[in-house]
Amino acid sequence: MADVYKLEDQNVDVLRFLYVSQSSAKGRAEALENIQTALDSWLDGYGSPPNSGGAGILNGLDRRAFIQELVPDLLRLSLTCPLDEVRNKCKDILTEVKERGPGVKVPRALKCGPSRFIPASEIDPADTTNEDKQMVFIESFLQNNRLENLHQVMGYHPRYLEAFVKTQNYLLRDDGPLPFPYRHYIALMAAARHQCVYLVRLHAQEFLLQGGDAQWLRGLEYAPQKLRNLCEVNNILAHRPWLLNKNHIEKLTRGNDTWSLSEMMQALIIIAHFHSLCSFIMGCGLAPEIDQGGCTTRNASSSGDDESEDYSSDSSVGGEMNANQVLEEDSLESLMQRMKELTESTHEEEPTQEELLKRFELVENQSSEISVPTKEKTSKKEEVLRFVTNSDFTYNDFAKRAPGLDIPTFRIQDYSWEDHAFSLANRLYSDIGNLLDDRFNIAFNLTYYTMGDIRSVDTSAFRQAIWYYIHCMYGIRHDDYDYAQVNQLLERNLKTYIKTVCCFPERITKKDYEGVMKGFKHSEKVHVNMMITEARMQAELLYALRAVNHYMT
Ligand SMILES: CC(C)C[C@H](N)C(=O)O
Repeated sequence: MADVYKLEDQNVDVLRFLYVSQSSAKGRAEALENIQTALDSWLDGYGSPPNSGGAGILNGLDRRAFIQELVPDLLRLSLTCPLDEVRNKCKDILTEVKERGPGVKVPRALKCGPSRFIPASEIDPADTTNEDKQMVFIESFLQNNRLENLHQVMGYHPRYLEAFVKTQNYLLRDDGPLPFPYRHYIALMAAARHQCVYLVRLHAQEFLLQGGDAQWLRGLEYAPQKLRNLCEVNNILAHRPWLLNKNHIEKLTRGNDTWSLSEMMQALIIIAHFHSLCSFIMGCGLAPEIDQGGCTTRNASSSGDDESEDYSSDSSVGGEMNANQVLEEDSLESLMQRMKELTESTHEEEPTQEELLKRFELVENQSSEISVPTKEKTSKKEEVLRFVTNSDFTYNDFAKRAPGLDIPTFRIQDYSWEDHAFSLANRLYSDIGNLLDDRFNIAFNLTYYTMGDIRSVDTSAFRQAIWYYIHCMYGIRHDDYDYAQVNQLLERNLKTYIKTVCCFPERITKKDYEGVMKGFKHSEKVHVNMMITEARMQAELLYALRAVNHYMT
């Protein structure tokens, strides 16, 4: 199996890219002809691959057939021929394309690697020697015919990656109430809320592969009313989930173009999944996939500096720290010290319920005073805006919600994931509750007992503080938690970072990523981003499912 995996060689990606993305019809036809000739003569040497229908395996310009049949065929073939041979063949094909198709530009991958924030050398490659990771990578590759940058970076935490991939496959590819193109369209509507070009492009592509109507990709007004009806819920959940109530749910399930309860449940979960995934993607500075902006047709020699390539879309290259941010970043040692003090002070008298409430409110109010970087680093793109309604609607601090609306704090003892939301989700869309439960548990509990270079540390207080702080920003209170810990463990700069990744991921810059959590390893920063992603997802789902529950009872 290990060898199969190495097919994630950039040459194979480039071939796929050539196949799917030659924009001019002529260039595309020429590229295809060349790839076909080269591939055919190559395959001749090995006999016809299974299920390929004979020699002309690239007959027909069906890209889906290419991705779904050819690439697995290549995978299968690679079992029987040595890796180097496969690589060389790929290179030959590219050279041949270059030589025989004058005017056809042959793209190559940019060298920056899967993330713009993390040096490629710090990220495990596709053919990692870590066995657990390797298994999940293979799984992901077989599902997607590529190892997405997203999965490669998540690979820092293989257990989490595994749970994540399972849920995402279930949501998008398994049996379920929603038609497949719908699922991807909803995914891109959700991702567009944060201008996440990475996801919008990925799911626009998937949407077409699933037989979706290309017209819909021109913008929301070309999509069916039923999908457009989701906009309001999508907007609210993305930015101010506390505003969601049973009337919104009722609107979706009554009248024309209605959603069945189970369809709606799948839609709501896809929405929350993709909102929060934007946080991960932008928080980790993921680079676009090779066929979606992550390549160049310039000569390697002429530029010399791949990294500076214009990513054309994603936000967040460069950018200044916000003036209100507290600049001094505290050290790992002082964080360790504060964690220690916390454990030592447990013999203090138990604070009263009133005192606990006060502490929660203090954190909530302080959070609303934290200003995040104020504007996006690039202007919003038409490519994304066409899937957005009401683009000025963004996160607004819970503490500053309109008093007239009378929205109380969400008390977790009244409605929690474990006791309430979990079973409702399972009931309306079987198994999803279990899958999400796994994800939340891993995200909440995962630890390696390390902090930077320090070993054997109990990091639970720090990790809890992150999780509960995020819920606090969404007005969710865990009444048995002492929010004083949030202030003891999360210094202001880190709070700003968390708030930005969580609520305004489109504004995160490389500088922000580098300027925070000094002394932490990249895997730990990714760990924090992963917790932000999951805590946010849970917060959204709590509001969504509570509203569904109110509607049903
Ligand atoms: C987020 C990190 C500080 C987590 C830490 N490395 C742990 O293993 O728990």
